[in-house]
Amino acid sequence: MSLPKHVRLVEVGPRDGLQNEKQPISTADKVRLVNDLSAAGVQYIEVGSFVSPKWVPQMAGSAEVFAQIEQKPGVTYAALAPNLQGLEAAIAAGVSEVAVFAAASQAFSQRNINCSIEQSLARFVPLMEVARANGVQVRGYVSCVLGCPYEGEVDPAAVAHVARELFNMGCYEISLGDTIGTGTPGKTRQLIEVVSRDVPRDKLAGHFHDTYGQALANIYASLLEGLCVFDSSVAGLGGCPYAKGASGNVASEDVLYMLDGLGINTGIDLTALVAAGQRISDVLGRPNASRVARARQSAG
Ligand SMILES: CC(C)(COP(=O)([O-])OP(=O)([O-])OC[C@H]1O[C@@H](n2cnc3c(N)ncnc32)[C@H](O)[C@@H]1OP(=O)([O-])[O-])[C@@H](O)C(=O)NCCC(=O)NCCSC(=O)C[C@@](C)(O)CC(=O)[O-]
Repeated sequence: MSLPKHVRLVEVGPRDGLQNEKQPISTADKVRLVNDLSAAGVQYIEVGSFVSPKWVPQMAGSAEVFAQIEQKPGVTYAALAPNLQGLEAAIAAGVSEVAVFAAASQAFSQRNINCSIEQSLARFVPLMEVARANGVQVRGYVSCVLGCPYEGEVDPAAVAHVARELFNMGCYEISLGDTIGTGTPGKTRQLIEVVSRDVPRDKLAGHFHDTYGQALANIYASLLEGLCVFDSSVAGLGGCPYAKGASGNVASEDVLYMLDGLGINTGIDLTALVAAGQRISDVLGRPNASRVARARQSAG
């Protein structure tokens, strides 16, 4: 299969990247990050989550962040919503796109959202109805598609089942999450081959964490399988609060560098993206996890 000419990058840094941070991050710093990303040309930004503040305290101020960001035309500003309560809070905050999240492993589903896979899918049905009635688009995530921190190997057929259910209930796109980053390119291709029997490839996105250093290779494998939407996190921020040891998402700068090198257009400016990632890394007081950002900085 030939490579696409255009790829859409879904920037999850402000949500997936920051949700696990123990230190308080000010609303002003979160807002600045989102505005820096849109200024760099990012067209889709996951800004926050309307989840229980007891479960993920760092996302508690998401409504304030939405109220203060500069919303540029043509940019999608999205949030996670695990249930109807979350969707209603998102709508009240003026959010026009949300993402629901399920898992391909029962143990992860219980730890992450306190219910079984089937209960989570049933929970999304009324959410989808209210979203539709309010003109809110819904994206769907499936976690643990290439391994679970509690159950180990995950059957691609189990991933396909959850992806199909989410797609059939109205999610316009299904993001396949390698939550703990254990996937390898061969397994990634096999997974896409199986899942695409139920959900068209142009409705699938790849969401890779870089725990085992496989994320870019997995993205390239996914490109070869016809995917053209990828989630990534500026400065490689992140890690899931319910997946011990999971490192950050693949760094947006590293994905962009690879795509630029392949002649694939994203509309994002690498220099501005590197600056956005460095600023939030400075706020957090930790080294930038993007290798491209580090290489560019050491090259002066
Ligand atoms: C799903 C629940 C809420 C169930 O949590 P629960 O405790 O079973 O919920 P409940 O319905 O029994 O309600 C208990 C309390 O939570 C409140 N509550 C209930 N819902 C909400 C809401 N939406 N917003 C705010 N508050 C809420 C509710 O009001 C009540 O408050 P109380 O009466 O005790 O004061 C909880 O487990 C939760 O919030 N989990 C979120 C976990 C999370 O955000 N994980 C990270 C995101 S997923 C991820 O990172 C993976 C991904 C997407 O990136 C892809 C990948 O890499 O795999």
